[in-house]
Amino acid sequence: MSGLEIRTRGLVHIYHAEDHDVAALSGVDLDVAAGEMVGLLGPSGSGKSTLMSLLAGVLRPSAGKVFVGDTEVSAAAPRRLDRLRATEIGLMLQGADRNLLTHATPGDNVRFAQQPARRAGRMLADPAEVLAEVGLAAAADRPLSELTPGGLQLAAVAVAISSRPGLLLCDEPTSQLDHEARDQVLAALAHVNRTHGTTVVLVTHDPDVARVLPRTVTIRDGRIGGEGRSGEEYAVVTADGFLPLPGHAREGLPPGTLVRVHQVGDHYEIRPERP
Ligand SMILES: Nc1ncnc2c1ncn2[C@@H]1O[C@H](COP(=O)(O)OP(=O)(O)OP(=O)(O)O)[C@@H](O)[C@H]1O
Repeated sequence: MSGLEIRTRGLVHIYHAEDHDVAALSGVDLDVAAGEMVGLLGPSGSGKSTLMSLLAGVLRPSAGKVFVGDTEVSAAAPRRLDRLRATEIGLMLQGADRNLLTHATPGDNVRFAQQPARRAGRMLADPAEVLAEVGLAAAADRPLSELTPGGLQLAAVAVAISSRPGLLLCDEPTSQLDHEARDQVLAALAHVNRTHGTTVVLVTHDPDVARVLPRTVTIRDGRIGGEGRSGEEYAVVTADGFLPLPGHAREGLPPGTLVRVHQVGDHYEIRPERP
């Protein structure tokens, strides 16, 4: 399967906690083209994991729509979602052990992960081949307890790509790894992206990881706060015409500041009205 595109429109998610509600996402419009590799950045609690869960169909949004390929994930019936996650969307949760059967070998983990896709009639690569793709061929039959933290994370990548999904979602795949292991995991994800055209979205807090990604999207307070392209930072106009100010402009333009927006030739100027 080649890559799947993502489209979200007006995505809102509210958690209903016991005594209060939390608005985790407040209107996210995100487009990711098939075959892109995108990093999701943002401070803790900004809504990154919530967005990943909505993309994977693990959560249903309070409002708005999520499309993955031709499927409206936000409206899909539970059986369709099960099938999507078995065959088309690979989800890697934060923490390698949450993705692995700890008493099975990497080979058995991949075999087990492939079962739902096989039952759905998919022709799949041999587990040894999947492990070789992430550089773990030699560890196929070793107990997981013998693997390094980086090796475990690579095994989790192998499990997530075991049915050759068109979309791979990874929540902090490189956190708590040393630089060498981090680079290996990143290289494995980039390899999958490049070789199979798999669309990859990964959450990261690591500026070194963000720097090497072709595109980053920063989530701030449940909204898209900006984008990075090859290290260059941009603000993004939302579908309803709002423009979140980048961090450096927020200091000089505090809430409530009146600004004039002037067109000057082919660009725009924002001029604050000084009292
Ligand atoms: N199950 C839940 N019930 C109530 N509130 C929640 C729940 N899960 C997340 N939240 C809240 O929603 C907001 C967004 O959380 P989310 O985990 O999506 O952020 P994040 O950017 O992934 O954070 P981190 O980088 O720390 O993982 C936070 O205010 C969080 O406290």
